[in-house]
This record gives sequence, C-alpha cells and structure tokens, in this order.
Amino acid sequence: MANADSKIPVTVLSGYLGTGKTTILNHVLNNREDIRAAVIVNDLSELNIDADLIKNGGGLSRTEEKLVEMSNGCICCTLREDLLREVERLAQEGRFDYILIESTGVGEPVPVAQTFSYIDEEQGIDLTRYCRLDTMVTVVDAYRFWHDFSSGETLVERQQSVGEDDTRDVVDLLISQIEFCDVLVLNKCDLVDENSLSQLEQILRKLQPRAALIRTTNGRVDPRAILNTGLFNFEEASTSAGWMQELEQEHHTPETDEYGISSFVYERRKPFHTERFTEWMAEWPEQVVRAKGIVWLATRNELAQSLSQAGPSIQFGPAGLWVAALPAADRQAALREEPELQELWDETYGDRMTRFVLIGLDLDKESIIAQLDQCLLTDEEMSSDWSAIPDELPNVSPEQIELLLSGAAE
Ligand SMILES: Nc1nc2c(ncn2[C@@H]2O[C@H](COP(=O)(O)OP(=O)(O)OP(=O)(O)O)[C@@H](O)[C@H]2O)c(=O)[nH]1
Repeated sequence: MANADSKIPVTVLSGYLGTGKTTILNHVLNNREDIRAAVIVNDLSELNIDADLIKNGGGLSRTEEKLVEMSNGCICCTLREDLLREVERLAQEGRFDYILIESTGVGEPVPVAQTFSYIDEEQGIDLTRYCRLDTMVTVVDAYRFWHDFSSGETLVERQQSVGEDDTRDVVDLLISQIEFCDVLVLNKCDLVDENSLSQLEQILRKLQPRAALIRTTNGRVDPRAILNTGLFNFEEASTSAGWMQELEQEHHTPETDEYGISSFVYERRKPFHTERFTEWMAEWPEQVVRAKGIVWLATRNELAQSLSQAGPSIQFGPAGLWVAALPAADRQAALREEPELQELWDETYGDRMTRFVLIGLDLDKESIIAQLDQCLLTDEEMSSDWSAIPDELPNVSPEQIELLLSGAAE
C-alpha cells in the first residue's frame, strides 16, 4: 500500500510504562490488512520483553516486518541518533510502507516528533525526505491514571529514570505525553466503572482538547484510528494543550458540570508579594489538576516567572525577561515587531502581568481568586520599596540572565 507522496508514514506510540503500548501494537499488527510495517521498539529494560512479544505474538513474517530493538537508552534522548539512523536505513531498504514506533514508557513525545520534522544538522540526516509523521498516539492507563498522577513520586523513586540527570516526576511525564498527541487511547477500560471513565475522559479532553479520544480494552483499537490518519501537524500539536487553548481564550472549552471539571484564567496587572505567593504555592489547592502560565513577582521585576503545575508537581522559575525590562532599543524593536505586545502594553508596567490558567475538579473558583488576590501587593505596598519584600527563591545568576537575554533576542 504505497502512500500518495511516497513518503513512509510513521505512527509513534507513547504512554507511561505498562499502559498497554505493546498490547496495542500486537493488536494492530494482527489486524493491519496489507500494510508491510517495520516496527521499532524502544525499551529500557534489559530483557526487552516487548520485542519477544512482538516476535512471537504477532504472527509476523520476517520478510515483511523488521523489528529493531534499541536496548541501551531511549528514543527520545540518548538514542535519538540511533533512531535517525534506523529509520533512514529502513526507509532506504524500500520494503516497508509503514513504520510503527513504540516509544519507551519514560519518553517524551516532543523530541521524537522533532526527529521527524526537522533536519538533523549534526548527523546530516533529513528524515523528512523519506518519512512523514502520520500520527502521534498517547496511551493512558484508565486504571492507574489517577494513582500515578497524584502519587507525587519521581521516576528515580520508581527506579525508572533515564539517567542521573533525570529529575522528572511521574506526573510531569504523564502530562507531557497527554499534551502532545493526535490520538489519546484510554486503555484498560475493563478495570474502571463507567462513571469514573467518563470523568477521566472529560479531564483528558480538558487537558488535550484537540486529540481524538478512544476507549479500549486489551488494546483493541481499530487500526484505521492510528494508521494513515494524516492527523499529525507539528505546529498544531505544539499548541494543542488545553492550558494553551484556554489562555488563548478564543477556545475556552465548555464547562462540564456533570463531573465537576472546570477551568479559568487568573489575570492581574499587579505583582504578587513574593513571600505571600510562595506560601500560597506551598499550600496548593488539591482541586487544581493543572495550572500553567506566567507570574509577575514584585521582587523579580526584570524576570517573568513561569508556573507549571500538574498534580502534586509544581515547577516555578524564571521564564525570560519582561520586554519592559529590556534596553530601550530592544524594547522598541519588540514593540514594532509584535502587534499583540502593543495591545497588552501598560503605560507604567509594560508587559508585566500575571496570567495563568487553572484546570480542576470541583474548583472553588471564587475562593481561589480571593486567596490569590490576597497575595497581590496592597495599594500601600505598591507605593513602597519592593526590594524590601522577603524573597527566599533561588538567586538568578548573571549567566542565567545572559542566557535568558539571548533567548529573548531570538
Ligand atoms: N486488564 C487489562 N489489562 C491490560 C489491558 N491492556 C494491557 N493489559 C495488560 O497490562 C500489562 C502491560 O501491557 P503492555 O502492553 O506490556 O504495556 P506497555 O505499555 O507496552 O508496557 P511497557 O513496555 O512496560 O511500557 C500486560 O500484562 C497486559 O496484558 C487492558 O485493557 N485491560
């Protein structure tokens, strides 16, 4: 089955460990009709159980399928280079009309998608010549989801980290996989009652409104839902996360009262009192499932802070310089080039503002807004010396500022 533009379509299966990726892969391979598929499995475990399963379970003809195991790292990071080479080799063989990749359970989908979307200058490999990323699939375990999401555990604690520098929380991984995909497969639906499933489905839709959502048991997905869908588009996938859609406001998804899922954007043009706001973050309201956006702190008047929370994991730190803090020439250039910036520009404070979205279950919106407003500078504090406000956050080094400056200049 040759593709119209003769580039080999690629489907990537992501999803946390044990969600059912291999089960889905086997099911698809057993029901794939006339597609000659090459399968790339990336597994960190030494046994490479996945590969055995595919070899024995799929009834694959060795002449038709090619199985490439990558056993010493993951597709997304350390073995990106290998993935590039492997895909290039498979594509050049010319025997396959589809490539299926099972990404490691601890892999992030964005770097994999980048591999297929951009020329790798270092390697001199351009996969876009041979392949076309067709569908990014993320598999979610309906039974384990809330447990993993709220566990507060790191990958290191679960002995699942990719390397020494891997400080990721399990929930951060889950959210990055959900927020970047075309199809969400909610697997293991046999283990969860209808009401919990519907609620989980609604929250997933809120976190990822663009993706098709499919319920499965034992990975029994219609192959047409994940092969040759033509759904992938890098730009769209990168901006598809629910929080981003909500911040753009044009796409505010309707509230789903039935399951108590809702969201709102908190926006103020007054800085937070650093100490009061950090204390608030430490007592983070449990009803908030996901929050993301930027924060203006009185003691960090040069640097916009980025806030990203998912379940018990809160990431907070410098995101970049406010345009208002740039040297005059750069500031004017930015204002000339970005009409949206002009629109939001405040005469006194420029682009400084706090703006983040909160998505949650049974959110007490009024109370959260009231708590956050208490963290803002009072009128009296607004006219006093902001540098006297206590600030226990880590210092930002001149090198870091330099880095942020160069980022802002790009
Ligand atoms: N009850 C139930 N079990 C399932 C379902 N789908 C898969 N399983 C089981 O869940 C376990 C993990 O499934 P896999 O397909 O190996 O999951 P995976 O995502 O490939 O796992 P890793 O390769 O470790 O990341 C296996 O024992 C499967 O038989 C399902 O829908 N319901």
